[in-house]
Amino acid sequence: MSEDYIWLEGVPLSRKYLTSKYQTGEWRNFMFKEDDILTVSYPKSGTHWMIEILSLIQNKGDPKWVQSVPIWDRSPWLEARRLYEALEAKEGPRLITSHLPIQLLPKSLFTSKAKIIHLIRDPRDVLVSGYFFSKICFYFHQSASLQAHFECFMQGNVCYGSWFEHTRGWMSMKGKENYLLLSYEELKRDTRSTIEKICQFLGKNLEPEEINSVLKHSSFQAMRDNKMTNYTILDDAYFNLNNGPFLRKGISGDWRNHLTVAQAEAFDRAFQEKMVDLPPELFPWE
Ligand SMILES: Nc1ncnc2c1ncn2[C@@H]1O[C@H](COP(=O)(O)O)[C@@H](OP(=O)(O)O)[C@H]1O
Ligand SMILES: CCc1ccc(OS(=O)(=O)O)cc1
Repeated sequence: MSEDYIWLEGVPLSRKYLTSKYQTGEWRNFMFKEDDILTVSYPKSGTHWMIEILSLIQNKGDPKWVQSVPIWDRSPWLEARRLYEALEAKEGPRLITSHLPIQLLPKSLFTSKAKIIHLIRDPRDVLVSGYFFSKICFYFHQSASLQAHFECFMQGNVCYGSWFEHTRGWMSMKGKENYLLLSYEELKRDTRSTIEKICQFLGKNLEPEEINSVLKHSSFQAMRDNKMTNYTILDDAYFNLNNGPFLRKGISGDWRNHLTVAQAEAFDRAFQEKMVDLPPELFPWE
């Protein structure tokens, strides 16, 4: 695993994926602008779903943009090779994505009025989704078994580090008016209301039929079929899609099909211990 990652301030990041700006320290000078919309999430929390929704909201439900421009160019990852540079050159309003923990974000974010959407997901589903993702993505270390991945995840020895620390870190923004905390689970349960909540946060007024179109074009099936979103247009250097599709199942609670009783119990104990001081209503899963 060690050769796959660069450790930055104690956080393992993909050597192949990380822009050199994060090695030279230049990232500290990145300037956020007040009309930026930043999606922050731990990998496999539904990031691409959020980007698709934001891309559609920005275009009042018109699917032309999501059907013609790759997702990574619509909302580039701040920490990614080539995409960081593309972001610097981009005109506003910019959609920006990052899986980085809060301490690795440039200071300008915290003095700007950029809007931050923090998407969380049941970490047991994140863990399972990440295990299958590591089989298709060459940028993530592939564990030999789900048990091996489970152990790495619990110790934070996975790409982007500990879910617990990542989540706590970003949640420290709670209460700031430019920060919105959302969960994959609420998006799944009531997609329309959650999209309306996002529109309200962004100050976007969409007509009911425009919301219908956002819903239609950001559905799991529509995203799976959209070659600008499903990564089929990338060459084999990034993904081995013979091992599974980029958009895998798109459901809540799949961990129940994969984790053993012992793993689930160990997970519960760790969650209690590490997140005990945070209000349980922040985590809307059972
Ligand atoms: N429109 C959609 N509806 C529901 N789930 C979606 C979705 N688009 C992506 N996902 C799910 O979000 C997860 C990927 O997250 P990310 O974008 O952060 O990498 C995958 O979960 P699964 O592996 O559980 O299916 C993927 O299937
Ligand atoms: C461009 C290749 C790539 C690599 C890793 C990704 O991870 S994640 O899905 O955002 O977690 C995405 C794209």
